[in-house]
Amino acid sequence: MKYNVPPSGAAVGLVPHTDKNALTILCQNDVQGLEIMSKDGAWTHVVVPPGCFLVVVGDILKAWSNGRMHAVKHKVTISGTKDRYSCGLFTLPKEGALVEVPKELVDSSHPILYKPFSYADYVAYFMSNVRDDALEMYAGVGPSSEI
Ligand SMILES: O=C(O)CCC(=O)C(=O)O
Ligand SMILES: [Fe+2]
Repeated sequence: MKYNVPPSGAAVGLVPHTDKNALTILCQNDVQGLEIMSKDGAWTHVVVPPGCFLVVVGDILKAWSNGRMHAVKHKVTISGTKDRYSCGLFTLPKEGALVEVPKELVDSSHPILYKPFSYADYVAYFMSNVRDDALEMYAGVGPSSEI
């Protein structure tokens, strides 16, 4: 991805989101800009050292791990005088595979949080219902789910 130097001041490069895939590996040039949201809602800049990769848990891994792994909300803000480049490797479930919480991750202190679903169906749902809580609405077990 290329993020051009904003004409003036700072600009939004990428709006806040969680990744919809399983796991993302990011690398970037020396222009920082990624911010992550803590669980209490505060935004923090992530400083990625040169030559390092950043690994981001997506919605699929969150669901598959029965919520043990946190799909962090993140965004990109651009400022300064140099274009920002980033490159992402987005891993996805195999075509047709069901994302299903393994029984080993469910017990009385960890009730099941997600119904089995396919990645393609989830992405299709998200495309027509772009919202922060898409995973909970689509696959969540409980009162907030839609289907
Ligand atoms: O450019 C970045 O560092 C982040 C990109 C990103 O979050 C995404 O493509 O989902
Ligand atoms: Fe992302």
